[in-house]
Amino acid sequence: MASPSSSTRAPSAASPSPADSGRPRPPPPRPTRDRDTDAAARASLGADVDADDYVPYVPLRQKQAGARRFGDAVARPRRALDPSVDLADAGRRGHGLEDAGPPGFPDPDGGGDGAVQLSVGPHAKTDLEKELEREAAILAAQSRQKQLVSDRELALGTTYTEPMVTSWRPPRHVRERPAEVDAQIRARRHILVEGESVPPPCETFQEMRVPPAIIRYLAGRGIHAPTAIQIQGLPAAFAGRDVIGIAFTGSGKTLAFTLPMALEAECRLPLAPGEGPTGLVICPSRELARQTYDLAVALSEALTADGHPPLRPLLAIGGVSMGEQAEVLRLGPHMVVATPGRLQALLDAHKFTLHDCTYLCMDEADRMIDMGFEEDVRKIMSYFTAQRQTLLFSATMPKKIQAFARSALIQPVVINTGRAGAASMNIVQEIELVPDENKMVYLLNVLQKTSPPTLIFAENKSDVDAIHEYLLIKGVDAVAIHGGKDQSEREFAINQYKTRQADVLVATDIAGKGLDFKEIKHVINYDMPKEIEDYVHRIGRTGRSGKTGMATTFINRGCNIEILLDLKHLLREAKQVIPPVLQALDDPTDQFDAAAANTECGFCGGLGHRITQCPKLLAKNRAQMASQREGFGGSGY
Ligand SMILES: Nc1ncnc2c1ncn2[C@@H]1O[C@H](COP(=O)(O)OP(=O)(O)OP(=O)(O)O)[C@@H](O)[C@H]1O
Repeated sequence: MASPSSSTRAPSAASPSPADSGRPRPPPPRPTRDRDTDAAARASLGADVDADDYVPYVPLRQKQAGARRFGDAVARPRRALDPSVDLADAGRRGHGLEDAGPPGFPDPDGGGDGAVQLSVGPHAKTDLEKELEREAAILAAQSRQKQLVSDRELALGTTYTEPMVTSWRPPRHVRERPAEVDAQIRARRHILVEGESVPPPCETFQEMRVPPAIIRYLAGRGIHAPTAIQIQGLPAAFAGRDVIGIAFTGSGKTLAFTLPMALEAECRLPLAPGEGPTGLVICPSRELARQTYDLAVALSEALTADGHPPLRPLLAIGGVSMGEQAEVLRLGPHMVVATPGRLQALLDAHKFTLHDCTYLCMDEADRMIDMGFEEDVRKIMSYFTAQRQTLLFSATMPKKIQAFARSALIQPVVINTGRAGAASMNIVQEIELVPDENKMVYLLNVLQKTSPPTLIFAENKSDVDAIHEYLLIKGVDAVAIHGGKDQSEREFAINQYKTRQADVLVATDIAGKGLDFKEIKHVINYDMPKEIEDYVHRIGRTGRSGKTGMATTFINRGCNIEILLDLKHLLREAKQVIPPVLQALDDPTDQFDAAAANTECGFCGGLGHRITQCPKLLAKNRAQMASQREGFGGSGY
């Protein structure tokens, strides 16, 4: 959630003239194709292929090793789309994967040569049940590998069987109403729940017994009624239940996990020096942590203004001197909001302990695991010495992550208020086929689609810098953030953008993840991210809190085919126009019935491929095999 930010100002690196400020200048004449030509090109995939119809020979071994690219896919015959092809025959032969070569996966039964071949027999791939069974086995094998339990608890054999107990109860009229009424509320608000004895949904903050000071603070921010994830997530959290919360970007998840932490801390006042925190939120990026911290501070201040003793939140992120928060550390923080690396460093240095911590939330838990923080998180778990309530929130939550996390959860309530992995329906998503060399200039055109603020994402820091520089030259008020900039530069840029002194923010994924900027009208993906979850999180910066937004994404022949298939399925699910260039893609899931084809990949959550074609799983297995080989080599045998 956004909150008042600091008023730090610094001179702009390259200030355009005041007359220019605010809006992009009219673009120069488009150097490439006009819109009609573009549309025609997109409509005719062949045209794109004809432009470069030399298809180099790729040995099968190499095909197996490499992820498929968009260019490869369109160059391959599309049997499933070709009416002249006998589909039954195509089905008997498999679903077209022979061309790309079967990816190898570890044999879930542990037998064979360590690889499952997709082309295993004349009937194997036309049998959906067998396919699903095999997928389940692969998923189970992956989920078994490591779990989210601390080594300490594993060593001691500590297991918890009952959820935490709290004194929170909903009002009598909510407690005593028939279960069908709860079911009706959930159905009306599109809330899906799984779990035992799920606490009832509460449609008002009053029903949740939120203190009046907080209700007044929220009203002052235009928040009068809870969103769907809050309707079910807050009662579950107040009741002490472990939660997996999956909800669209911009749907109010931050409040759903920060408010229970603040109220828990408020209940457990006062702390003696050396005690605390009672609550901990771990976030995958500094910016996300700062936003959650800002909300924790605001909620604490709202309580203090109403006569409650002050709460002490602590922000533990890299790039911020802990000296500033020495007083909070000395007195003992009630709540800590942290990124994994800094948190572990502080715990290792005994700056505080987690002995009193009974509330743990991981924001964007799946992304955190994906970004390689898995080991950090596991180590952090070992600092807990007693049972805690664990909550995992994200807009995307692949089943593999859920399986990994469930070991740390006790009778969790799974709340899903929007299909996992799907993008917000409030965003108009447009896909543009733009060759790399034209992207920069075309960007100026696309900027005109909406009024600012606009957010541009690029995968690489160097692209972020190049786009930033180009926009400044063209007179656009732009700022940029990426991991290579120091903390004060990042904070300055964000502040300029938040206070509308800059119209455009250019960012890499990590820097831009989870940012809650009010009123972003347009997100432009200068490149298609490597993972569909990143696409969901990126475009989710717009269309927030019920507002509508626009997202434009540049794709071209360099894109990975699986990500484009995921994108196609995601667009279909969000009821968006699917451009011809994506329509024409050869889709291995076409052979399954629609319901099965829409099942997300159990490993990564992608919607356009199944686990047997998952590029991430393939890459992971490849890396594992490589490290095993290295291990053999290193041992001297
Ligand atoms: N009940 C509510 N009613 C109206 N606005 C709300 C409500 N709860 C939160 N908001 C506002 O909605 C915006 C988005 O909230 P938030 O950042 O928590 O979303 P999110 O689900 O965490 O998104 P992301 O997945 O992108 O991190 C914030 O500006 C917040 O103030």
